[in-house]
Order: sequence, then structure tokens, then C-alpha cells
Amino acid sequence: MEPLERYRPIIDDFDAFFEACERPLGNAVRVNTIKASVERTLAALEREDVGYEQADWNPRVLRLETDSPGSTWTSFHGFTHGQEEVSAVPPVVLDPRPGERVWDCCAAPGGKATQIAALMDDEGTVVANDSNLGRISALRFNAERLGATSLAVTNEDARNYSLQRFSFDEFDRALVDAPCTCEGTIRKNPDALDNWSEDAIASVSGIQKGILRRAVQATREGGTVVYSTCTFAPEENEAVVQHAIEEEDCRVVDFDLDMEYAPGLTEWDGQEFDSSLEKAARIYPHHNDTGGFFVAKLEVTA
Ligand SMILES: C[S@@+](CC[C@H](N)C(=O)[O-])C[C@H]1O[C@@H](n2cnc3c(N)ncnc32)[C@H](O)[C@@H]1O
Repeated sequence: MEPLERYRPIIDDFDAFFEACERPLGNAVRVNTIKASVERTLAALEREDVGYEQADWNPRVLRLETDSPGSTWTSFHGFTHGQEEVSAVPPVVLDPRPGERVWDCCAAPGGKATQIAALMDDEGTVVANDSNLGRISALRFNAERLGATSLAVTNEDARNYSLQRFSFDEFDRALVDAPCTCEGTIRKNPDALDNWSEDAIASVSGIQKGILRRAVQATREGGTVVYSTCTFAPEENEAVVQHAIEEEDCRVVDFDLDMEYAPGLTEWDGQEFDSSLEKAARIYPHHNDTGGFFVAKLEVTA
């Protein structure tokens, strides 16, 4: 937990933040509307006597009163998918529409890619890519289990991604749910900080910058790119978005999100960020009793 002390100067109620990080996280699932409506899913949970609470910000996200959310009837039938509540935020901010072409650059094991497909009513194309072959099988399994037929799976390094294989040459939207140091997952995974180091942050920050730049390049003018991580480190968040707006044609834009969060930073450790970074969301564990996340929305410009 010691590494979290570096965030004391930027978190409004650091004691509440720290205390929340020490509390285990409850079990959440997302209703898979490709297979069943929210109403049908809630009725099924009631039939099998599993208690639930719908998240205030999104009725498709349920907090379940069971220790084994993967063993319910609704889960076996693909009506629900185990997904951390806050991890359902980036696809909602991406706001994909039926019929669009969407690139999920870092997609495995597929929680967000299948959520994107559901938000598109499974109409259009979701290219779910991941560079790690070992994680691709979980991605394919989840796509099949949840009935997401609009998903096409690829296994490439997103930094050098080629669209030559496709009949189109740009995407409408892209999600970069980047590899990161995972500080914000401490409630789910108490070992998350065991291998923490500033060198690890610096190293993954370079990879994140490369992936986000490629996502912007591959998205059409006027299209949307969402950048997210489950970490608090500004080097992996604001600094990565700052790099993209300096190097590529894009700008940070506002979004609606009906939950509590802090704005993105405009300064960290002597580095200044563009004031538009305040439009990004820093979701801390004490805000909504969730894990931690960073989300920024970009519009691709000419
Ligand atoms: C935070 S996880 C993604 C979780 C996923 N979006 C979900 O919701 O299930 C980050 C992923 O990035 C992948 N990754 C790491 N470096 C990559 C790269 N250069 N190109 C594409 N994927 C990469 C990792 O294998 C990992 O699966």
C-alpha cells in the first residue's frame, strides 16, 4: 500500500481513499443484453434467490449478493458476465452505435469488447485485438459464451496495427484499455502492488503512448477514441493523453458520466498538462465504493 502515498497531494480525502483501498471489493456483473433484457435477467436472479442491487449510474450493472457470481443460472446462460463495476465505464463513455466499426485495441479477456458489442445491439464490427496469444482463448470463449457475433478477434501489437486485412481503412471509434500497473485493482487483488516500481510505470507508459497514437491514427476524422487504465499514476494517464494531443490530430472532449469522480490533473511532478485534461475522469475507490479507474475521451480532428 506504501506506493499509494505518492498520491496524497492529489486526492481530496486521502484517508477515505486509503481506507477504501483496504476494503475487499464486492461482486459485480454486467447484464449481457445480447442474450437477455435487464428485466428478464432480474427476474431470473429473483427466481434463484440471488440478491442484487442495480448500480445508480447504470442499470445494466448489478452488485450481486453472492460469493460465486459465476455459478448462477444467469451466468451459465450468458445473461450476465462477471465484470468489475468501474470496468464497465469506458465502453459507456465510448458510446458506440449499431452498425459502426469499432477497434478494441487491448481486448482480452473481452469484458469491454463484449460490452461494446452489446451496446451496438451486436450489429456492426468490433475488432477485438490483443497482443497476448495466451489471453486470446479467453477472449474467444467469452465472445462465444455471450453470443457476441459482431466480434472479430486479432492478435497483433496494437502499436504497429495494420488495417490492410480489412475492406475499410479506418474505424469509427477505438478503445484503448491499456496495459498498466493496475494500482486501482488493489481491492480485488491485494497483491497488485507487490511488483510496483517507478521503472515499471515509466516502461509501460511508453507502450501506452504508442498504442494510443496508433488508435488515433486508425480512427476517422470526427471519430472517438477512449483511453482508460485501472491505475492512478499520472505518468500512465494524463501524460499519455498529453502526448497524443501533442503528436496526433485529436482533442480531449467532455462526456456525461452519472457517478462521482475527480477531474484529470493539469500538473504532476513538474510536468504541466493541457487544461482540457480536466475533462478526464479519475474514479477513486472511495467515490462510489468501486475499484479505481482513469478515463479520457478524445475526438479525432483534421
Ligand atoms: C487491461 S487489459 C485489457 C482488459 C480488456 N479490455 C477487458 O476489458 O477484458 C490490457 C491488455 O493489453 C494487452 N496488451 C499489452 N500490450 C499490448 C500491445 N502492445 N498491443 C495490444 N495489446 C496489448 C494485454 O495482453 C492485456 O490483455
